[in-house]
Amino acid sequence: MIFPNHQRAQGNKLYYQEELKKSPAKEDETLVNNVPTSLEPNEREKYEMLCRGDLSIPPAVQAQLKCRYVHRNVPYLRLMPLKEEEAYLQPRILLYRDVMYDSEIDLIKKMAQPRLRRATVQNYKTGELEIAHYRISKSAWLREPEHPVVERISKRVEYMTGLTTSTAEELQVVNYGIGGHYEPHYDFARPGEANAFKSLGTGNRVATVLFYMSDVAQGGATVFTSLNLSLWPEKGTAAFWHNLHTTSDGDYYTRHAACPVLTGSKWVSNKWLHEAGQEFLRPCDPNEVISKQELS
Ligand SMILES: O=C(O)CCC(=O)C(=O)O
Ligand SMILES: [Fe+2]
Repeated sequence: MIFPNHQRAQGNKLYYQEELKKSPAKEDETLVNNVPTSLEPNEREKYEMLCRGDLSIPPAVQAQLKCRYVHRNVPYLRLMPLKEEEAYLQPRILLYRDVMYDSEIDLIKKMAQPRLRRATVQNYKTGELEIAHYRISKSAWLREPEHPVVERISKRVEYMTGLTTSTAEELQVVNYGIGGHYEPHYDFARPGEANAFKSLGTGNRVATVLFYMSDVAQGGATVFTSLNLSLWPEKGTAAFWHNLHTTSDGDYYTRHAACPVLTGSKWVSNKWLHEAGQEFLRPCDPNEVISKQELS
C-alpha cells in the first residue's frame, strides 16, 4: 500500500530539523571520475532521509496546499476537468491525478519494452552521452507519429502546463528495477555545460512533466532535496514543475532525485518541454526577482 507523504510523515517520527530547512543547492563544482559529486555536505543525508520518508515539509507549509478541478476554459476540460493538487508552492510543483489511464500505460510499456536500454547522462564537460552509476535505469523514447496514444499524451501535457509541446523532447519511458535510482540533479542545462541541448535548437528545458506509470511497493520516491519534499509514485498521477524562471534562469530549488527502488519495479515517463514557442504562453515576468544566491 502506498501512503501519501503526509500520512507517512505522521506515521513515522518526523525528523524535521532547523538546519535542514529549505536551502538552495549550488552548482556542481567538482567532478570525481567524471561524476558530479558535489552533493552538498548535508544533501546526501537529506536525500536518504527523504527517500525513507523521515523528512518532510513542515505541517504549517502543508496546510497551505490546495487541490482543485481545473478547466482553463478548454471545452474538453470543462467536460473532464483536471484534478490538480499542489505539492509545493514556491517553486510551484503540481500533481495531476488520473491523467494516464491503465490502458494507455499498458500500451506505452509494451511499445517501450523491446527498446529499453541502459539510461545515459550527458557528461558535464564533454557533452557526450555516457552510462553513469548515479543514474541506474533503462529507458526508451517514443515519438508521436508512432501511436495516437503518444500524441494524446502530448496534448494532455499541453492542457496541464498551458505550454506547447511542439518543441518538446519525445516521450521518455523509464523503468527502474530494484536498486534503480537517479541521484540529485537538475533537469535544465546550466551555464557552461558543454553541448547542453544545443543540437535541438529549442533552448533549455523549461518544464518537466513526470508521469508515474506504476505504484512502487517500497522506495522510488521523487525527492526535492532543496525543498524537503518527497513525491510518492501513484500510478496514473503526473508531477509538473517549471525548471526555469520566466527570465530563462534556472530555478535551483528544482533539484531532485529518484530514490532507489527497494521492492518491485518503477515505471515513469518524462515529457521535457523546451523554451522555444513558449514566449507568449509564459511571457517573461519583469517582477520576478531571483536571488543572487540562486544565480551564483
Ligand atoms: O523517476 C523519477 O522519479 C525522477 C526521474 C528524473 O528526475 C529524471 O529522469 O530526470
Ligand atoms: Fe530529473
